[in-house]
Amino acid sequence: MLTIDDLGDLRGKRVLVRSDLNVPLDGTTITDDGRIRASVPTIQRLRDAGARVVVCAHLGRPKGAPEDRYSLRPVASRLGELLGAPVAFATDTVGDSGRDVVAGLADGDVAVLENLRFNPGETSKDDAERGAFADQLAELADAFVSDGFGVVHRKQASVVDVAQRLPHAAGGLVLAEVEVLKRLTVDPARPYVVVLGGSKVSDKLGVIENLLGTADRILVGGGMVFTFLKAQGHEVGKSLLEEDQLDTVRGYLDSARERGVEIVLPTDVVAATAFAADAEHDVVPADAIPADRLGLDIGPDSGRLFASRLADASTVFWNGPMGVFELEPFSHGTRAVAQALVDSDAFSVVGGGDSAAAVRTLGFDEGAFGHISTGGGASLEYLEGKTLPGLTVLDS
Ligand SMILES: Nc1ncnc2c1ncn2[C@@H]1O[C@H](COP(=O)(O)OP(=O)(O)OP(=O)(O)O)[C@@H](O)[C@H]1O
Ligand SMILES: O=C(O)[C@H](O)COP(=O)(O)O
Repeated sequence: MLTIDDLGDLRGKRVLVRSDLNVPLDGTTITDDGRIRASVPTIQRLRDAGARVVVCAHLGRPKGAPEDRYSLRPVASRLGELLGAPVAFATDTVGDSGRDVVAGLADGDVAVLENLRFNPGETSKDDAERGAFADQLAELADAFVSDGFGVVHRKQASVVDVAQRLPHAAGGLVLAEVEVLKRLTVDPARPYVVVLGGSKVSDKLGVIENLLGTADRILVGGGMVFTFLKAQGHEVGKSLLEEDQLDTVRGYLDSARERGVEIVLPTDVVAATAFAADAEHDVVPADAIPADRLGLDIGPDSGRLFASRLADASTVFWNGPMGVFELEPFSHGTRAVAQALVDSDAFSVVGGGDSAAAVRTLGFDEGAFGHISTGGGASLEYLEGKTLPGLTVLDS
């Protein structure tokens, strides 16, 4: 992959940086700034080189139109604090504000553009529509640096199309993440255990098929559990469920049996009356979730089971919290898995915006893990051996 050094002298050049600043927010309060901190070294490096740095990023999944709750303004403020320098904020991406803000930058200055996904062209499946938006982005810069590892699996305008329009390079974060993940794909030390959870179930179920060829054991928690439980014939009440994936999941269970890969499911679940911290909740057997309840965490017995299945691991990859860790009553399963990783001698990689945030907000020391990746879906797809469009484009 081309690197920033390949871009030559950047003094006075406008450099568009695609970062992954998709951080968890509570209103306008950033609850974990890990992804912003991870983006700082590349931005600082470009400032030091005298570039005029134009940062673009997405937040959440708005549908191609502005929504206040997904504004990057609080993120731009936090970036300014971390850089110890003013950061200009454009209230649109490629409109008047974007153009004016970029035109006003001096060498070493930084601007953040408003959420890329407020523009339908960013995520469009239509090449021409995406290309037209990428043209507008490219007009704002002389070079492009791809540093948002968490989005390199997305074929989106700011990830792929803009790189085809400008001299481009991989940022330090992308290079570092790829280096670590390679360790998990090329002959990982065994037993190799994968822990999967979180809520982007349909995005992530597919990874299991490929992992059945590399992992020795897969522990399933979080919102992913219920599609498995239902596939085994159990009722899951009002829990998160991907009804159309039931046959696929049955196929995974059969294939795991044939290949000798152990799939570990929770034995108990914390089932609540509502998705709220003060909702009535009880620990119930995983095969007896009441019809009016939803499972929001793995139970204490499952926490112990998962810890025991992690104790002898030599390599662990973990993506997706075990429960709704943001709400204290449903944070214990995630805490149990994090503690098991801290206690084990395994080389552990934690991937995903929320998974990494969970580890930090639950008070664990980042240094106790082998690597905390900024990529969730991106890390998973890398491990699956898929071609990541945002990486491929940087090769040429
Ligand atoms: N049982 C559950 N029901 C509903 N939501 C759940 C459940 N368990 C976990 N979650 C939610 O999953 C979310 C995180 O899932 P997600 O798949 O986005 O993981 P991630 O680590 O952020 O990965 P990525 O970076 O790919 O987004 C958390 O906000 C958590 O509250
Ligand atoms: O949170 C993530 O994994 C990245 O920021 C990508 O977000 P997306 O899944 O909405 O594309």
